[in-house]
Amino acid sequence: MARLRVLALTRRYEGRTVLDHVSFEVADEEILVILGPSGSGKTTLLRLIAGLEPPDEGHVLLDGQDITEVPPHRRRIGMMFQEYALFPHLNVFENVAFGLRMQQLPEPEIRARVRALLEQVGLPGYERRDVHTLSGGEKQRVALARSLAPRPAVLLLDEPLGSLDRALREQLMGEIRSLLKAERMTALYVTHDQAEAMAIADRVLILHQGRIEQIAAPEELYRDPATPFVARFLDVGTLLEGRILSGGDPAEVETPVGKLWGRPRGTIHAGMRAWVLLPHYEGTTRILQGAPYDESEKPGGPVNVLDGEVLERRFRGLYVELRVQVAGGMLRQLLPAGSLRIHPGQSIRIHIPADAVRIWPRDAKRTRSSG
Ligand SMILES: Nc1ncnc2c1ncn2[C@@H]1O[C@H](COP(=O)(O)OP(=O)(O)OP(=O)(O)O)[C@@H](O)[C@H]1O
Repeated sequence: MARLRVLALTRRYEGRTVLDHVSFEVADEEILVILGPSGSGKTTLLRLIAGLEPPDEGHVLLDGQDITEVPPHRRRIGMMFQEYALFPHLNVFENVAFGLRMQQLPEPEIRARVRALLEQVGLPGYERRDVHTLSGGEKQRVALARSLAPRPAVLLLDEPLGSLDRALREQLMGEIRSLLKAERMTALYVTHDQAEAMAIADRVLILHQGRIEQIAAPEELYRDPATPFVARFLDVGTLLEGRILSGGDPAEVETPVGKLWGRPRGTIHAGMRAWVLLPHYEGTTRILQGAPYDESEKPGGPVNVLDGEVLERRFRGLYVELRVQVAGGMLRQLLPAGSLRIHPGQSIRIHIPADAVRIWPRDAKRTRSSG
């Protein structure tokens, strides 16, 4: 059952629409990550759901009940916002206990809950510490314990790791997900960091200019990006401009690197201008060094074959990035590090099954919402 439903939520500032009829649902115990570039409306969306500001249009429903007009403190929605710092004059115990005292729980219950939470966030025995003696990572752990303590129906987290360094963020990403799952929390988590989104989410909502581009599980976003924006934002492959030659499925499209076969997304017909996505991950694509193509491995549908020369090879840690000159353009290809010995100057052949190539009409209208 949907715990939280957002219906056509719209917000305008000075005549400018920053959230445009956004609709989606969050299932009970689901972690939905809202991912988007700076200014896409992520924080505004959370503020409307929290009730910190009213929408111009639309509704927020919690467990089927319309809470659009309910004041923030009566919404059963918890918040962990970057700017909501800990209370500096209270120690760790009192910070975590704050929401529990507001609920007027009996003292022994408060103590037990605070102790259990501090253990869960890896800070057992920190009760008496002053918050100004804590490191950045410890502060965020206390803030997380504090927001979970009153057991809100939904927890909203806005860039909770934004102020931490890379290594600490990596570590806390995994911990936050485990903790939210252990607490069986329904959560909305805002970030502009893709790695963080993928590590934490059950599903990811991609927001762009106040509209939903796609909502899907992390792997699905990479396997089947819904729009050219998603493909570009997640860096799924090379986007080319093209013109449709034949509009079936697979469709054929003329591009600067030659005629390509791909799967159309949206209605297309011959003569239309198009965006074409060539994925650049080995596994989806195949790079051959002179070896003949084994017909028995051919996947369903036609395969695009591109011959090129490796111009550049960059080691990126877990993978190697190649820049490949093909007739009419440049492609990027990513390979697992150590899988192939490829060096600049070498000729290679790239196989990309039509099944993995996406074609969008250039003038595609984005849908206003999806579930
Ligand atoms: N109170 C306000 N008055 C006018 N414009 C606002 C106000 N709050 C937000 N905006 C504008 O609305 C747009 C969306 O802002 P929002 O903070 O929701 O984006 P965001 O995706 O959270 O960005 P970031 O990742 O940079 O925090 C921005 O263009 C911002 O300038």
